[in-house]
Order: sequence, then structure tokens, then C-alpha cells
Amino acid sequence: MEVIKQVSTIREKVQALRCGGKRIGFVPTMGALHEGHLQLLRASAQENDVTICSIFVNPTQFNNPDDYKLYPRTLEQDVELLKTVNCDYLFAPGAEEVYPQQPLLQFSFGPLEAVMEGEHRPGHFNGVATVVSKLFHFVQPHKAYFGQKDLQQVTIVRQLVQALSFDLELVCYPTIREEDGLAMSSRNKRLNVEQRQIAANLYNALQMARGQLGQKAVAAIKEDIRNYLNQQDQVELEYFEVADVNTLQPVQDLSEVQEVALCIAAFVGPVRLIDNLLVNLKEE
Ligand SMILES: Nc1ncnc2c1ncn2[C@@H]1O[C@H](COP(=O)(O)OP(=O)(O)OP(=O)(O)O)[C@@H](O)[C@H]1O
Ligand SMILES: CC(C)(CO)[C@@H](O)C(=O)[O-]
Ligand code: BAL
Repeated sequence: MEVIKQVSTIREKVQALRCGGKRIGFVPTMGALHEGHLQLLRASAQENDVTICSIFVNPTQFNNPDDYKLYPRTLEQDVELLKTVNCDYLFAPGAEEVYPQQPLLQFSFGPLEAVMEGEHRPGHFNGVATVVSKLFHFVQPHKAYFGQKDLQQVTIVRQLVQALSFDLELVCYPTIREEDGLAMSSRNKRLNVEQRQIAANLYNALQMARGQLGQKAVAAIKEDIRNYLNQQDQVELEYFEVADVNTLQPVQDLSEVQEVALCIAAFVGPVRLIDNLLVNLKEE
């Protein structure tokens, strides 16, 4: 596997690959790789001639300076993991490569960014859209791989791809979980042993909500989830939402939708985690 740090080098490499008729799969990440990332990388290696992974902890998408400063960075370990999944190139640029000038772009995703992560992390999706657009230009993938754990992100990126006519296929893979149900996440590395155990309650809460869907009104389910998580030490719920899976807008009346996304964001100790479950109401 070749590690590339410069934008000019990745551009040259990609141009040569495309001229040679190679199909490029791309997995953008912020590193501290885990099985969730590896699943995306394996899929890319299977479905494309060449796989490029990027690792860039993108400053413009962090609304909280501590979150940026403390984000896990494990590059050496990541390189070893990437070799195990047949990744061909790691693109790991510095911030000065990606942002030679202050980015001034303003994206607008309408109602999609007014809820959940967009509402609670001001500027977050502007930063994601900026860096993903740049990465797509640098890497020019035929296929780009994202995870369902960041459901709102993949929905926004889908809108971005359409709006800017990126010539690529976007694919989304299901959330990989630990044995107790906790969604794998790089930020889990910041949890201490006690917080790591407590964190599984986010998944328990989602399962509890799923079980109540046919029995209770949305408002009552939300109240139960808030009460359940309030009882847990070191957990502070930021939001729990029942959203239409297509628009991610809050659902009041379950009879009006076919499939919902149960979405949660909560602090466990100092670490903010998110998770979601998709539920097809007609199949429940
Ligand atoms: N548990 C998971 N299952 C499937 N895909 C995942 C999982 N965790 C992350 N991904 C996907 O991997 C890609 C890179 O994500 P990222 O590097 O931010 O990792 P992360 O684990 O989501 O970290 P964090 O949530 O702490 O930022 C994203 O498309 C993300 O949705
Ligand atoms: C897509 C992404 C790599 C953009 O920085 C990031 O938001 C992530 O890792 O999900
Ligand atoms: N994993 C999504 C990117 C972020 O939390 O900033």
C-alpha cells in the first residue's frame, strides 16, 4: 500500500489509473479505524479495481474545539489495518494541503440540515460538504462508500452528489456493532471502561423505542426514552428523534410513514456519540 500526503500526487495517480481504465473505490474516513471502516474497505476492494482510503480529521466540520483536539489519531495502526483489507492507496493529507486558503463555501441543504446533527452541531454539514466535495475532486472515485451510522451525513452527501452532478455512485453499508450493541465509532476509544459499558444503553434505548412503535404514540415513546436515559449515570441525552427515513424530518403520526429512522445523540461522560436504527413499519 502506498501512502500519499500531497494533493498533486493523488491527482496524478488518479489520472493515470483512470487513463488505464481502472475503476476506483473510495472510502473517506477520519482514521482511528475499526471494523465499521474495514467493512467499507473490503466492499470497495471487492467491487473495484483500486481502493483509496482517505484519513483526514477535517477541522471545518468540528463545532467543538475539544472534540477536534481529542479526536483519536492512530495513523501507524491504521496503516497496518489498511494492509489487511487490500487497500491500494492511503491519502492522508495535512490541513494545509486540503485548505491552502480559508474555505469560504456556504452550502445549504434546507430542512435536511435543520434537524438533529445539523441543528446541534452548527456548521458541521457545511464542513462535511466542503471536504467531501474536495475529496471527490482529488480522488475522482467511481464508487464512494459511507456508513449508515452517520445516516444524516450520507443523506446530505447524496443531496450534494446530485446538486453538484458528481459522476459517481454512492453506497451505504449497515452499522457494525460491538457484541453488546454499541455502534462502533472512533470516538469510543475515548471512553473509559465504565463509560464503555454505559454506552451500550444508547443501543438499548433504540431497541426499546423500536419495541414501542406499534403500541405508543411518538410523544410517549420519546418521553420513555428520555426517562430511561436520564436514569443512567454519566449519560446526557441530546436528542432522540423518530424521523422519516427519506427526509429525516420528525414524524408525529406513525400512520403517515412507511419507514422511520430512530436517531439518537447523547454524551457518555465527555464523549458525544450518535446511533440510529431503521424500522420498516409495514414489516414490524
Ligand atoms: N460502526 C460503523 N458501521 C458502519 N460504518 C461506519 C461505522 N462507523 C463509522 N462508519 C463509517 O465510516 C466512515 C468514516 O467515519 P469516521 O471516520 O467518522 O468514523 P466514525 O467511527 O464514525 O468516527 P466518529 O463517529 O467517532 O467520528 C463514515 O462513512 C461512517 O459512517
Ligand atoms: C465523510 C468524512 C470523512 C468527512 O470528513 C467524515 O465526516 C466521516 O469520517 O464520516
Ligand atoms: N463520523 C461523522 C463525522 C463527525 O462526527 O464529525
